[in-house]
Amino acid sequence: MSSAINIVELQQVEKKYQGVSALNKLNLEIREGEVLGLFGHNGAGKTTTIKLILGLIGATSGQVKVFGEDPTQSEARNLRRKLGFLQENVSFYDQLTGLEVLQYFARLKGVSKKNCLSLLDQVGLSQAGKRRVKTYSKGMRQRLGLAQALLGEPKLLLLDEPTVGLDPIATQDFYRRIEQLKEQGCTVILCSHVLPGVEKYIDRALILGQGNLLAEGSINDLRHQADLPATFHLQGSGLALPDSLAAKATHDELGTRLDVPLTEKMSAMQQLVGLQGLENLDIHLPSLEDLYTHFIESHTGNGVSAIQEAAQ
Ligand SMILES: Nc1ncnc2c1ncn2[C@@H]1O[C@H](COP(=O)(O)OP(=O)(O)OP(=O)(O)O)[C@@H](O)[C@H]1O
Repeated sequence: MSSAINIVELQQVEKKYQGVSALNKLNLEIREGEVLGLFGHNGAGKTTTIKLILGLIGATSGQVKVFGEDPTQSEARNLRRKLGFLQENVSFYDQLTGLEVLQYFARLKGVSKKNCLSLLDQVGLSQAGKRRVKTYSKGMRQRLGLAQALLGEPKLLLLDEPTVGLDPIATQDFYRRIEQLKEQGCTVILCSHVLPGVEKYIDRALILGQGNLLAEGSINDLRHQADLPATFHLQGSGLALPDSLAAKATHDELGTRLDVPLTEKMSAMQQLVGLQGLENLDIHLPSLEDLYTHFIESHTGNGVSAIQEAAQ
């Protein structure tokens, strides 16, 4: 972690819409240079959290501080210049060119227009900058959205479903850009339903369910909280497992499977690598998806349908 400064602080934050609770006593601290993944199924409270941080809505109770200030205050104008926001399903004025869209948003944000060309270049749109947005593909619009969010070199970037519509290469490019921004000290909040591939780019994940905090921590923290096993798959002929492991073994189409508590992973590995006849050994640690399913299931008892719902 580059610094201990808190860029965002939420204390006991509650948000109710016409009496319906969207967020329930959420505590959250985000440090400078941190990339936080905000996850949860539909209606979990992710957009509400983002809107509170942006100052677009006020909390029903509790305290929201962004760069140490209340983001809803009218004097928070300077604070807003430090923020970049890419909303879900971004849409622009179709008749304007990509460059004109960026210049328009630069004026709205009160920042210089001189970096618009370079921003288009950074998101791979330099060739298309003079074309009208109506000719852009979904992925190109999304990249234009990212360029818009990066206007004015924000210190805090909030991205709601940023990789929707991006192909795998563009998604990788996007995450590389996030890494660069992080290296420059930018703090990033990333909301996504697309969990595979995200985990190596986030420092910490926060999982919300029906407005409640279900889990929070680094992937390693979450692995220990969830206490899900490490899974070994072994292939080979005539494998004679030590007694301590044989009792845990099952057999499937991939060979012999062993589910081992994370705390016993290293000792199991040491015993397995020396096995006679071993041809292949794979290890699977609980992924972000596994952890997400676990925490949602623990909360609702119905994780699979919640995730299917989230994917829609
Ligand atoms: N303006 C509003 N008026 C009434 N209820 C609202 C309003 N905005 C959000 N809600 C409710 O608050 C809850 C949280 O919504 P929110 O949009 O924060 O969820 P989300 O996690 O972003 O969901 P999604 O993944 O579908 O975008 C939901 O029950 C939603 O219906």
